[in-house]
Amino acid sequence: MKATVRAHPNIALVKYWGKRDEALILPHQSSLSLTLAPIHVTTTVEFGAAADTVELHGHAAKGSERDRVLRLLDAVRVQAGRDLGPAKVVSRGDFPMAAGLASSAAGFAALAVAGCAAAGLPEDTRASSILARRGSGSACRSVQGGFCEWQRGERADGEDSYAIQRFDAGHWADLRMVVAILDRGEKEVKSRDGMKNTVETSPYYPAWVKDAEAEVPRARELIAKKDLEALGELCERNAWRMHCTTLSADPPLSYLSPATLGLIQHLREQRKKGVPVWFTLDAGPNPVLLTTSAHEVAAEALARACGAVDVVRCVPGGDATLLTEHLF
Ligand SMILES: Nc1ncnc2c1ncn2[C@@H]1O[C@H](COP(=O)(O)OP(=O)(O)OP(=O)(O)O)[C@@H](O)[C@H]1O
Ligand SMILES: C[C@@](O)(CCOP(=O)(O)OP(=O)(O)O)CC(=O)O
Repeated sequence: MKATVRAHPNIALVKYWGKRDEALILPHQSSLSLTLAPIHVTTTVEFGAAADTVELHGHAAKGSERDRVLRLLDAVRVQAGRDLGPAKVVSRGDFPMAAGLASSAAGFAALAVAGCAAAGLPEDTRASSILARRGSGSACRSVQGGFCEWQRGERADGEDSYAIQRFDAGHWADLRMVVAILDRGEKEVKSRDGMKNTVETSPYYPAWVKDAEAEVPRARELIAKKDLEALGELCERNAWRMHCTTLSADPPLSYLSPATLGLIQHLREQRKKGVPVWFTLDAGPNPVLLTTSAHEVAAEALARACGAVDVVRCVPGGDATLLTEHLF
């Protein structure tokens, strides 16, 4: 009745941006990501506790934060088909939470896998990915490591909307993602709200959906060939196009800061000088640089020269895994 799981966050190379069903968290388009190690979240779930309690990163979760976690565990209870009693959840991450490093992706993936294990359900990556998706869309891509594709699916009940691993972490072991933290502050508009506004008001949104869907198989091919230059170009193009949809929403929304643009400009200059480095950018000001092990030091220096207050160097990460040591 108790299980502990470690999961890594992931960074989307082809982004998920916009839901066709908000309750079930079903996306308009497929997306593709890389799991990031060594940073991770560890979560312990125990059923049969005295009362439902949720502690996230050292604080008792309240309100919608608590509800999101308990709702996911309710779905586990339904799958288990028996009364598991109240749940105690404790979760901790080893990286800055408000830095746009997708703490929610690692958190809900760890919660889904730990919840299933604590309930005695058999290991099932597809079922765990669907559960994680219902906590936070991008979390469905953190159940497995390496390069994962979240297939949008067609069904209204979301049973065909989950992530599958295309390549494991060992496929491209010298790929590096360098997270440049330019601003540690909480963003004003959460991804969830930003994407809703975009879907509802951007005239460019239908073009985004069509384009992103077509980029997924192209990205897959480039990853298969380990063609960093072409993949880097694809990632930048996809990030710009996602940000175009927010800029064209009503009211317009910009996640970019002057420092973000400064870094991108500098990165282009470095590339002209022969440094193989590209960027991607989620819904926040902190770019993630894509390079190889031979150039990660140069990528970190580039980030620091552009005002990064922190830099996190990442390698391709593995699957969410069960641990034998618990957090409580
Ligand atoms: N370890 C965790 N376990 C469960 N839920 C978590 C955990 N960490 C964060 N969360 C939930 O995720 C929310 C933050 O998610 P949110 O999507 O806003 O930010 P993010 O993941 O850091 O960045 P992004 O917006 O790019 O996804 C928190 O308010 C909390 O509800
Ligand atoms: C820009 C993104 O990081 C958006 C992630 O959004 P979330 O998965 O955090 O949103 P919800 O499903 O509403 O919880 C792109 C991506 O990770 O694909």
